Amino acid sequence: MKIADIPVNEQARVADLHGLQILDTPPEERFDRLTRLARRLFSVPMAVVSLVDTKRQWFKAHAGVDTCETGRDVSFCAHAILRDDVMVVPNALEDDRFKDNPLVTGDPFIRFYAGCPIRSPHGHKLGTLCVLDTIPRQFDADDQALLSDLARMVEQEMAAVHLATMDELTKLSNRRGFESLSQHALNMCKRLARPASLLYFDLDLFKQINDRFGHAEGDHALVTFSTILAANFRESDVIGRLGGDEFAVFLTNTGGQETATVLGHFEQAIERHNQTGKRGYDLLYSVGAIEYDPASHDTIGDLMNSADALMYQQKKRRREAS
Ligand SMILES: Nc1nc2c(ncn2[C@@H]2O[C@H](COP(=O)(O)OP(=O)(O)OP(=O)(O)O)[C@@H](O)[C@H]2O)c(=O)[nH]1
Repeated sequence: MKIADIPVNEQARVADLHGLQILDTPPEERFDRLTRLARRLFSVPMAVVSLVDTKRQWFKAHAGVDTCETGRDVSFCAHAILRDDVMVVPNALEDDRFKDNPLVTGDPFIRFYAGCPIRSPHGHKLGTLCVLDTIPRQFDADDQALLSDLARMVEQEMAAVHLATMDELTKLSNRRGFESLSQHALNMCKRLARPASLLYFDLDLFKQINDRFGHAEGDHALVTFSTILAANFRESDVIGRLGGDEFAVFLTNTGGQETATVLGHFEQAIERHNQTGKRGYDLLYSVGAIEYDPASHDTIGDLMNSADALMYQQKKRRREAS
């Protein structure tokens, strides 16, 4: 058996896949429909929308296949994502890469495989739409074109998932995306008994930027703030625009002391921007920082409420002081 090579852009590819927040989500009719359609069109017993994760392939939709994931080492799709066109294996028993693969020698006894790469909106190959059979088959150019068309439909559905969780202006997660991603991250910290913290930001006097310089300049300020956030927190932190001029960051494996340090660096970065930006106004914000406490925070919503309340206290103090 040959284990597939790792794509050259693996890190960016996996980051993109994780950013979609589609892994381990419940089955959805719009994807199931496409695997059912593929199965019927090609008269095969199995069709799968498979996403190739770091160490596993996870099935967003699987018709005729019981399991919803396998190891990446045995994955046919891990090979298919290395190419741009459809990968066809007419008979796995005659293919050195697969003849002793446990999915060939054992359940589900794959003989035939055809998989078309599925690309993210950013162009990374996330996985495939593939059809499988327990008997050898041929798959001609027309079949391959048809499978590619179906794969494009899967990509369209993926793009819809992406849009539903992403803020169009800043390209950060929107509230929905942030809540779902950071809830996953919080569960992980709970399980591993690691600290976590949440920061809740709200820009101060943002309305004035819109009023004095126009809405486009307001948009520019929001994008600049997002960029400075993204540059100053770790790639593993979850950053979101909750709406309007509100942002949040969920820091995994980070306690109160470390959060204060990171926040200090962020403050300096904003100050540097204000000194050099020369746009006629300063970016100002209030922030509430809260450390995860298992005794008082059950969900990410609890943490957000606590941090929001702290943010508001700071905003009030600033208003009163000015
Ligand atoms: N340019 C722009 N403005 C937005 C966007 N979304 C919301 N806003 C505006 O952001 C403003 C947010 O209101 P507030 O939070 O009350 O404004 P603020 O001046 O920061 O008030 P304080 O937080 O009390 O300092 C409103 O005027 C919204 O119209 C956007 O995507 N782009």
